[in-house]
Amino acid sequence: MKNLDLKECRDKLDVIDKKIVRLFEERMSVCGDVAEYKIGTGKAVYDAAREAQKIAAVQELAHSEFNKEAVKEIFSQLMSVSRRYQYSLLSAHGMGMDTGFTEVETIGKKNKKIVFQGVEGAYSHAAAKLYFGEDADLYHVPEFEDTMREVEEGRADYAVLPIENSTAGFVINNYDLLLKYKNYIVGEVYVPVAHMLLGVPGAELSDIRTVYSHAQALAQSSDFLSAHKDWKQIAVLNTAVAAKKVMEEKDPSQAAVASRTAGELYGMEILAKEINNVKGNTTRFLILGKEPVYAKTAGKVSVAFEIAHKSGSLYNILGNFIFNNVNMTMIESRPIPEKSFEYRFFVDFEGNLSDAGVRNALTGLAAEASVMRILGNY
Ligand SMILES: O=C(O)C(=O)C[C@]1(C(=O)O)C=C[C@@H](O)C=C1
Repeated sequence: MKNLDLKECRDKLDVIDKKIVRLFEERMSVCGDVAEYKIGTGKAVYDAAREAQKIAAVQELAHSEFNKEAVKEIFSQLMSVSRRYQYSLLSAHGMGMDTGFTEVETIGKKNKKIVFQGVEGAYSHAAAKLYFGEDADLYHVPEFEDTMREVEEGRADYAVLPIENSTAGFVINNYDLLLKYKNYIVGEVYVPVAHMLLGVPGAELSDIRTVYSHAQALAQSSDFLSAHKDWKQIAVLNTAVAAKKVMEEKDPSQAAVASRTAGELYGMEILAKEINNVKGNTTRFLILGKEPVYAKTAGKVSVAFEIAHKSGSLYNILGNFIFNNVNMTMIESRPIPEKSFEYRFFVDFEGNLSDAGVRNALTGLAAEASVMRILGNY
């Protein structure tokens, strides 16, 4: 065994690393010249063919299989950093990405027509009142998808759509609606969800045989409901639809899991209070409008993108957030229906569309993803 001295090795590494940094800076300076050329000619920063060629060439220079793989990783990252730098120079020349969004002072809430899914007494109804005020001009439609259509076709100014619950997770199908319709997220509102077991007047807990509710509300009350194994659970469109159905059918063996508001609205008996598993259960609702606008004070951006189905592509695309110091707060994947076992991603991050870092990150995302859409800034 060679008599190795750690300090000697570290001294050697220090010398090598110094050279690497010097070479890195030299490389970045040339990338600055490339950016200048691209600013002059309008050529795109991202050149996938050139990057593939570069990776192959540097791999040829490495000697072991291990080093060939390592060199590939390092140069992918180097070029990613190079792109980020070039995007920042483009932005400084006013050539950053056009987000298609317009900044406004505030999102107007007065004299607007608002649509929600379900019937009066639904949690969406509570969300709409919480966001737009008690005297807002509200109407309801049967399906979540109808709310998006009402806005897209101009019959409503805004739709209120549940997107995430603190216990049951994402309202997955509504994510797909965000892409299917050309509406934009302009706000969000958090509504505390406390489920009651509601029966017809005079009914008692021991009468109950069937429970109706939205599938998520049943899931959120699973501890309470599993103590009554003989009860049949039936999922319907909405918690308030369940309450209305039970009242209309006047059957004391039926109950609904719904809000206190729904119980009061339909004159029902509360058979059990706050039966949700987790107290403090909350649902997040999105407010969607037709215009791509964002308020000066908006602090969250939502995007959706699709990327190549290959190793490292998510890692690389997320580099756009890291290198622009953008804090990602949520990521969710959804299958792409036309492409079996391929996925699109929904990401939320902190920031405003007028922030330089956010614009850079979006420029990179748009260039590197096969599809990218800004869903809103709110
Ligand atoms: O050669 C270019 O066009 C560059 O912009 C340089 C570079 C690199 O860093 O090597 C960076 C981005 C491109 O995607 C390809 C290569």
